[in-house]
Amino acid sequence: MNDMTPTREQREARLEGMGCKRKRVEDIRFTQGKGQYVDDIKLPGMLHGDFVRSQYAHARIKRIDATKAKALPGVVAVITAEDLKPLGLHWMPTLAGDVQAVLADGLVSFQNQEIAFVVAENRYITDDAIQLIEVEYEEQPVIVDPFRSMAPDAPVLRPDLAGKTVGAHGPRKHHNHIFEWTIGDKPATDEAFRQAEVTIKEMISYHRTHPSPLETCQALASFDKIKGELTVYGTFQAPHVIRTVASLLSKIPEHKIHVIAPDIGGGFGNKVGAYAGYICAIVASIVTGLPVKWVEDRMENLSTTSFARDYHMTAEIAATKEGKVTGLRVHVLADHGAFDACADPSKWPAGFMNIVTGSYDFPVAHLAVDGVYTNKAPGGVAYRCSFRVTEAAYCIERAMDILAQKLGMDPADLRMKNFIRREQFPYQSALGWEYDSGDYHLAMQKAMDTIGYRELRAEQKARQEAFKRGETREIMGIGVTFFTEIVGAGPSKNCDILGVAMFDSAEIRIHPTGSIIARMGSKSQGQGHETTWAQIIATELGIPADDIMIEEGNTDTAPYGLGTYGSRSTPVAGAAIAMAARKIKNKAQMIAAHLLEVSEYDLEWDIDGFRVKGNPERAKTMKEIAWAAYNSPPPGLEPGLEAVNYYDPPNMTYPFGAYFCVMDVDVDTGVAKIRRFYALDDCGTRINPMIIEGQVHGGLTEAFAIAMGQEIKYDETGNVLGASFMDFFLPTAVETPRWETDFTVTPSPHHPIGAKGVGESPNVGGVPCFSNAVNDAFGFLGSTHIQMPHDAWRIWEAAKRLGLHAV
Ligand code: PCD
Ligand SMILES: [Cu+]
Repeated sequence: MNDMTPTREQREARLEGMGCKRKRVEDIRFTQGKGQYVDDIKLPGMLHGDFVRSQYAHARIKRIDATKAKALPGVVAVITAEDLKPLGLHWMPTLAGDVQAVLADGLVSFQNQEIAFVVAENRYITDDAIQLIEVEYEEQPVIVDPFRSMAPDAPVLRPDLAGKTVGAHGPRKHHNHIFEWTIGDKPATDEAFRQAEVTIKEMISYHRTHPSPLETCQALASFDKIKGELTVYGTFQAPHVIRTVASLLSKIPEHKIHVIAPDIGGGFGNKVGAYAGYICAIVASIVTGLPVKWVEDRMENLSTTSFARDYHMTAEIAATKEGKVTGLRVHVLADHGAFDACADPSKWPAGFMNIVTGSYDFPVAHLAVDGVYTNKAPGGVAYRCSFRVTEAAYCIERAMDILAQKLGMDPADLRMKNFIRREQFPYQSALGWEYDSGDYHLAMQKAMDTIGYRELRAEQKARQEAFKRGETREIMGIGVTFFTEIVGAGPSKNCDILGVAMFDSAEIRIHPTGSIIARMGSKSQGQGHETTWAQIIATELGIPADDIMIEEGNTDTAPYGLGTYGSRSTPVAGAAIAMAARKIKNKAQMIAAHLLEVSEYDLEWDIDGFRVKGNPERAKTMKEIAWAAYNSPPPGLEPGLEAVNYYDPPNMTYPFGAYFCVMDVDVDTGVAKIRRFYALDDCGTRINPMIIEGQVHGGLTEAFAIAMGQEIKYDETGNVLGASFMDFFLPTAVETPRWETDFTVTPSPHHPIGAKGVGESPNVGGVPCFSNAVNDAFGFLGSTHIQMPHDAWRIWEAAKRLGLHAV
């Protein structure tokens, strides 16, 4: 070896593979304003479409008069439900097995519902035309409170379903009832409660909120009459699913539809569903023969395209005096708004809410969920939690704190006492999941030691005494949370969307010079897949990440995949990438054996190529092998070096984490100051620690927003009150606390590289942690549960209720 030969460490570092804090390659274009988003795409002759929307939350439409609008120069078309009827497109199926009006069909059921689609030469004319359309309404009684929805005398919210006693998920109990979903052993759980020494019961509400990505939902449809082909650019988290849905609805053959999701300015679950705007843009392009663009504004986004949460959970825990949990009973009242347009795998009407047993070893449990209609926007998307997992985590983490309070036990100690132990994995939960792996005690202990938990409790005690003596008006809260996430939907045995199993895919092609293009069925919305997917391939194939181009989002070139949400990309597409790479590696080994004139079995892998066992001087790098694959393939072997993998995961992955929040609450102003926030995450094998840290920062910021003020509120008559950033809390750098991050590593035993998802975890664990901190602050004053969101006004009101304000 001469001095120029790189060391093994140098060869390894050059790859920038898994575990490397590789800089995000996509940021080169994003930070220079060079990303290409839907609204950047301009096609010749392009028209603009936008909606006439309902001012009422519930009303019959007696008349729509578009005469004046149509007469306005520049207006090309006005489309109403009547125009969609002959095409059979005035209603569309939802992902949850319900139907949803694309344009109001004689009735509006939530404020800002789409009534007519106006198409004009530009946005300004579209807007003017919208003002000229006259709609005559007849107001109907409104229901916004899910607890009143199933009253015997409640108005019928969905006349189109009149007489339907069975819905997509079984029998309906009432005209505003959607489904009841139950799971678990009810008799055994009831028995546990009869035997229990201690029980708690609390109604824990997780309010309605919205993912509100920076870029709103948008689509640009272009129908080519000559070829009979449709091209749709759009903000799609799942482009292939959109293509399949578009084909089924429009009857255009799937191969003649090209769906392209270009750069996306944040998705957070908002861009999973199919919206009226997509369909209307497509129909308008077919009708006019010109490209039609639809771009939502902020108010439309917040008030119509989806919402998240709105789960009202009554939780009960049974336990022994010593604090061992013996049973869990949860009933959820789920407010779905006007249509059930939840984005969950088909068989899961309440998502994975049955992860509600959390990180604890509950011998028995029972969960029942009732979905109801109200006069609010439809949706029910994830918003950074895979399918109702934040709701479940919030429910159990709040309930465990309430139990600790009742028992007079420390909430961290209560958790430690009930954790699933390391040796119990794979662990079968009482509500049907098989948790793949975990070491909860280790993570919790590390977190407690790092934050100095006991000292903080001692400080809190002293501060409480000082408060009681009247020396301070500030109270201190310590939020403790230990969450278990469930991500990687999912195994074909229990996960599908519209009948398509939730596998994912990767296609890797090595070029003769040893550089690579790889395409996946996933679609980044900012997560950094172009960076991290290349890192997986770099480690697997020994080609530097910089020589690998990742492409996603074009249904013509990418293999079929179910898209990116529910932190499924790493568990599913990430596995497909490793498996495709391994197929290539097998072939590469045969080529290397041929080149080195030895048997395949005499070769071993070494960082960036194969070497002869016991004779490491004789070796071929992957680059040399790539050239040989095209130049001199072994006789009988196909030339070329590429592979495709479709990965059907055997199980979900179960990331987890221990979060702690320290806050000081001023009881006179209701202002809560976050002193510290510490987040320990375990997502198994870490692909890019810097991206993980960024994901955790982003997720915690969203959790902070949700817990501390973000809300889509309605007044009694169904006016949406949170439809602009004046009212909807979106934290900036000013409000956002400083985040401390940490980790442990428990690889997933069934994933080819042992990785679990991480993008959603900080939201799943963050929301309960903030809320537990607020509740913990007030606990010593006799309060058990204060509902979210914890904005200053509500905290002030809570203090007032507790008699802390002088009258
Ligand atoms: N172990 C590990 C894991 C992970 N990772 C990384 O991290 C990330 C993430 O991942 P995940 O977890 O797998 O996930 P995804 O699938 O990819 O994604 C999704 C998510 O993601 C998150 N994040 C984010 N970011 C951004 N920037 N943007 C956005 O939008 C967003 N969104 C959000 C959400 S909401 Mo849903 O939809 O609600 O369901 S779901 C979600 C990527 O890059 C990866 O690669 C690493 O590195 N490692
Ligand atoms: Cu989610």
